[in-house]
Amino acid sequence: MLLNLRDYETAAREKLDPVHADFIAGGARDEITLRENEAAFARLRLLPRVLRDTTRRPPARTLFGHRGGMPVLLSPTAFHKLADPEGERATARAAAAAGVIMIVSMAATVSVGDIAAAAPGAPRWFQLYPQPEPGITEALVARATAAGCSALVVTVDSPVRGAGERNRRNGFHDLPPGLRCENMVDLRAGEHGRLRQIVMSPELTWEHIDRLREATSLPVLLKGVLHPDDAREAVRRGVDGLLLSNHGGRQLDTVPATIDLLPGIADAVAGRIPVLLDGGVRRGTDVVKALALGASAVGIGRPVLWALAEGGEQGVRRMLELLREEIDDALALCGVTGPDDLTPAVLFRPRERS
Ligand SMILES: Cc1cc2nc3c(=O)[nH]c(=O)nc-3n(C[C@H](O)[C@H](O)[C@H](O)COP(=O)(O)O)c2cc1C
Ligand SMILES: CCCCC(=O)C(=O)O
Repeated sequence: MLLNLRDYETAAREKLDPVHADFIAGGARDEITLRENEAAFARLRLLPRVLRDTTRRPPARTLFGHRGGMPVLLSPTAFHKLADPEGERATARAAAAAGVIMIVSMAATVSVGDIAAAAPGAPRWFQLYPQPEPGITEALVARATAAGCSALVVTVDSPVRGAGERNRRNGFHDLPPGLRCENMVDLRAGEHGRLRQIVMSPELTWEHIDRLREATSLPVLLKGVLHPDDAREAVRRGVDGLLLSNHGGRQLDTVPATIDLLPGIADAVAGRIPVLLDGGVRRGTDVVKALALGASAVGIGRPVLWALAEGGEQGVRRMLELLREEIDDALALCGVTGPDDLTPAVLFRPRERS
C-alpha cells in the first residue's frame, strides 16, 4: 500500500532493473551520510502548541517570484527515463499539477526545451555543473533560458564524480543504449549525449561563479555549500540563494546531515538570501523541522524517481499529494498558524526542559 513516501521505493523496486534501483538508492563509499540525512531528521523532536486555531496554516512562500502551493521543490535528479519511458516530461507534468518548482537536471534524458513543452507555463529552474570551458556553460545557460527556466542552481559539491560503489560493482557507468543526456547533445564535437560529456572539474573556483553571474540575468543559487564560511563568501559575492545539500550522500561521504548543518548556515547567511535544503526529507514533519530551523523550502530527490518508476506522472502526483497532506497535518498538530510560528521553538530541546 502506498501510504507514505518511503512506500514508493518498495513499489518501484518491483518494476525497476535492480542496477538502476541501486543507482537511485545509492550513496558514496560507506553511505554514512546517506543514512545520516534521514537519521538526523528522526532524532529531532517536535514540541507542539495547542488551542491556537490552525485553520489557516499553509505557509506558502514566494521564492524568486514564484509563490508555491507548498514549500517543496523537486531537487535535480539525472536520468528520469530509467524510471519511466516519458522521463522528465512526466515529472514536469506532475510538478506543474502540484504547483511545485521542478529543478531540471543538466543530466536529464529529455532536453530542457522538451520538458518545457510538456508542461508549458510551469515554474522550472535549471541545474548546472559549470563546465571548465565557459562557452559550454554559456550554451547550456542559453538553452535553459530559452526554455523558460527562471533560476540557475549551480552544483558546487562535485569537483570529482561521487564514488558510488554500488554502481562500480554493478558496472553501471553510463546510460543504456537509446538514452542520452539530451541537454548535452551537440555541445562538444564528436560527443552525442554520453554521460562523460558532463565534466566534473576540480579546476572550478569562485571566479567561475562570478563569470556565470555576469553572463546571465537569472538568479543564481549554489547547491552543495556546507561550510558557513563558504555560505558567507557566497553572500559576499552576490549569489542569490543556497540549496544546502550533501547531494543525498552521493559526493563526500561522512559529511553531516543537512538538517544538522542548517542552523549554522542560517546563522551565517542571517536572512540575506534564501536557504533551501535537501537530503532525507521523507515526511511532513521533516519539512516542518527544516522550515523551523530556517529553510525557505525543501527539496526531495529519490522519492520523485521512486514514484515515477511506480506510476509515472500519476505516481509523482500522488506522492506529492501525500506529502502535501502530511505537511498540512504536521503544521496543524504543531499549532502553527502562520510562517511566524515556524521557529526553533517548535523543536524540543531536552536541556531547556523547564
Ligand atoms: C539518482 C539521483 C540523481 C541525482 N542527480 C543529480 C544531478 O543531476 N544534479 C545534482 O545537482 N544533484 C543530483 N542528485 C542529488 C539531488 O539533487 C539531491 O541533492 C538529493 O537526491 C537529495 O536527497 P534525497 O534523495 O534524500 O531527497 C541526484 C540524486 C539522485 C538520488
Ligand atoms: C552527471 C550525472 C550526475 C548525476 C548525479 O549527480 C548523481 O547521480 O548524483
